Amino acid sequence: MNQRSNSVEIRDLQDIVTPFGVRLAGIYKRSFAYVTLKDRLPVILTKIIDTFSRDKENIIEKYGENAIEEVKKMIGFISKLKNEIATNKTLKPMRLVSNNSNNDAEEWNKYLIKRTEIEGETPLWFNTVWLYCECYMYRILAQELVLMNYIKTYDPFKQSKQNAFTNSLTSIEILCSYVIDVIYSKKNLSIMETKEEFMKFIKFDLWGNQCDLSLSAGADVGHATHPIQILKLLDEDILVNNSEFIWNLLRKPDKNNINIIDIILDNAGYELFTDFCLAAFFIAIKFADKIRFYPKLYPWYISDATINDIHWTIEYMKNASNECLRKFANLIEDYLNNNIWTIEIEPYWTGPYDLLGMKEHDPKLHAKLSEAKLVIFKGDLNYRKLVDDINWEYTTTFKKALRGFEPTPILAIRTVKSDVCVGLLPGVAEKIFKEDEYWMWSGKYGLIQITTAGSCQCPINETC
Ligand SMILES: O=P(O)(O)OC[C@@]1(O)O[C@H](CO)[C@@H](O)[C@@H]1O
Ligand SMILES: [Mn+2]
Repeated sequence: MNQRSNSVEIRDLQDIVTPFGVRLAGIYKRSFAYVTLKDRLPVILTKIIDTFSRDKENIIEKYGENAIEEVKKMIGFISKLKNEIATNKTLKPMRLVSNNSNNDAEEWNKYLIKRTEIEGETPLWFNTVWLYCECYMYRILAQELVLMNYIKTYDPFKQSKQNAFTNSLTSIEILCSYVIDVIYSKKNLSIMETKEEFMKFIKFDLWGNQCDLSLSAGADVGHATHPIQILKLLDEDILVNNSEFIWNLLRKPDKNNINIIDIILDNAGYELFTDFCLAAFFIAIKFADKIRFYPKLYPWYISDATINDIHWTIEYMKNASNECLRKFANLIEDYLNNNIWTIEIEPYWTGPYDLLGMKEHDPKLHAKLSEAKLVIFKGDLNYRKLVDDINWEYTTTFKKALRGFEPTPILAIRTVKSDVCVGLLPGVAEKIFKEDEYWMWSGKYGLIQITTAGSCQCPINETC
């Protein structure tokens, strides 16, 4: 039964209301989902149109004269998409590549049919699950590009991601010099000193996640504070810190002695650099013999790192004027050349399913993650996929919110940028809401949350 109210149809809340809680959707006017669909995605789409228009000459230079027609087609497509969101139209099937080479787009069309069955009608932007339609927007944009003849490899977010790195260069150089010193430190760190450094590297990685172009709706971002000095000040903004559990887990050699740590990446730019720092530290203190990095297959949420972004970052560091950056780049290249670090291309992260669906929809990837001693999921979008965008009770344990997805211990390193958060001590969320009604949308607060911590809910400022 549909009731019309303020142009957003309230329909049967199939699959929005779950036994565990309500999934985020644009029908909730006080939610970040509503703000995102109503205001933020239109701004992001407008910025992509502006990028295509501004980049026209470079595109013609790189892809040839014929590319201009395809730029016009993309601008037309994006304008239409913007209007469909604004007027709460239905989501459409994606056009497929004729030789059907990219069958992951077909997965999205199958999923649209499944959602239509669940919801009783074709999903509407504001009525369907926010996680689904927001990912759908980035995937159908990628699909339209893939279907072009000339500009199929164009990344409309490339310049923003590169700016996110160069805008953070001062912080990156400070952090790099610190990392090089620790990794090559002449002093042999005692076990306690190593543990102290470990806690710091996890926090560097956490706060790297605040640099996020999706959150800024495409406005340039950069890390402007002193990454080491700022650390202590930020401790009070860490709502869950299971670093002690992570330390105890990683200190033990893996059951099968494979010693792999998987990092499911989030943003390029400063965040990717902090991922490199954490991964290099894990190798230096022998917490892992191998680190597998999982970037996105397509340009995603503006900031999210693709393999091209990884290579660009390393290349930039190799040619930097700063000696530390060059030294670190050589170390990274050495890791990659010796397969100590690998870059894993998996379509799952740009597919339609949340993480619980992996065992069914990509059993090979699930088995691969099971090999690792730890899988680290970076950022807010990955967190939303871990907990299925359900606004659980804030005191729900992280393990319960994963509903059985745990191929191996799972660690979320995430700053809070959407209306889902679990594993908090009673009263913590309510206390912060009193200070800042929109605290869940800002990225100000962070979580270092591991499934092996079980129901441990350490108070702010302490690790448990
Ligand atoms: O995954 P990330 O980069 O930490 O954050 C992604 C994000 O900026 O995009 C979505 C809102 O558009 C939210 O999940 C979050 O605010
Ligand atoms: Mn991101």
